[in-house]
Amino acid sequence: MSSAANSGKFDLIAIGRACIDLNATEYNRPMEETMSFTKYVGGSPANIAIGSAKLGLKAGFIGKLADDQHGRFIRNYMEKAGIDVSGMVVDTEGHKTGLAFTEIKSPEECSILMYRDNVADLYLRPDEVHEDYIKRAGMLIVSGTALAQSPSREAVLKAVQLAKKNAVKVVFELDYRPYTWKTAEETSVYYALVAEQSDIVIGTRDEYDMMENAEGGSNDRTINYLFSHSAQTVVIKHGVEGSYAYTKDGQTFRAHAYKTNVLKTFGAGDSYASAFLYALVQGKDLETALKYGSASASIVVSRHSSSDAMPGVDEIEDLIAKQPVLHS
Ligand SMILES: Nc1ncnc2c1ncn2[C@@H]1O[C@H](COP(=O)(O)OP(=O)(O)O)[C@@H](O)[C@H]1O
Ligand SMILES: O=C(O)C[C@@H](O)[C@H](O)C(=O)COP(=O)(O)O
Repeated sequence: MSSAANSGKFDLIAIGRACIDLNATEYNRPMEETMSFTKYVGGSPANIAIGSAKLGLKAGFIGKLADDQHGRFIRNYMEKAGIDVSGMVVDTEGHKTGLAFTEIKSPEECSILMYRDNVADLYLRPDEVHEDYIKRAGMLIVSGTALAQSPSREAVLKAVQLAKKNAVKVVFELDYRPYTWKTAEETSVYYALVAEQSDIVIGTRDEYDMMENAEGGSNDRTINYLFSHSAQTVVIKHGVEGSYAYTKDGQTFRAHAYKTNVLKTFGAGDSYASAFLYALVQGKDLETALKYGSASASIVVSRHSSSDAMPGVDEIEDLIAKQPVLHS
């Protein structure tokens, strides 16, 4: 149990989309031939909140839900997962829940088909983000996708301002998804704006390239840039090659991915973030936190969903103790 439990405080509050994943129940088949899907709560920040709640953190969420059966399904699921949903507002303008259909062509070849026109989450307004709520958090987890459109963009920027005013750590999960962004320049402007104000930045090498609006960027260049602003810790993920954490005082840590029976590749990033942040809240060192993230990701890629599949602490610790790593 975390120290925030029962204190009216949150270890973390995530802001952004809470949506629906429809994951193909027929494996190794193209979407054109797939007839059945299982419904789960999805959306990167919702998945991170669910993963961290499952590990025992006290999590809150700020977002906007459609006023329909899907919106109510998401709210009920998140509430049952132990997440405080009082910061989730209901859309009154007929906007819909974002849907992500997943295709599992093979364990290596997965794709996501997004239905995100006029989605409720991107209509979160700044006046729906409240200082009293944010100041109860140890950290605010910002999802990059929530910056893609107004008014969600301004709502997130307000949340970041309030977090900084109240000494709440800002964690930026780059979570770049090509849909909804119009141009690479626009993406880069808003990613840089939030990354420069964040205490912890987490992303894949490709996502940092989007932030820098450059191809084939280097980790050194990324950390030099971010450490000249607010960042204290920068995590750069390289898929099955593992991940690195860099600190402002010059330390570098590396974690390898764990061998696992991969069912699908999505869900890795969200499970990684939730377990990494859990470990930091528990006061574990960065090297251990990277292992928690990698272990959690290797469990989730072996399972069907990205939210319901999130592991408990024992499963993660067992895996770290027993499972061999890849590419050591
Ligand atoms: N096939 C895999 N097998 C085991 N672990 C994996 C696999 N793919 C990713 N991971 C773990 O998940 C982490 C995040 O994956 P990555 O693909 O870099 O992020 P994202 O899912 O955000 O694109 C990696 O650092 C690694 O530890
Ligand atoms: O983030 C979404 O909108 C879709 C997710 O719910 C989906 O499960 C997914 O893509 C997770 O992948 P990850 O970001 O690599 O963890």
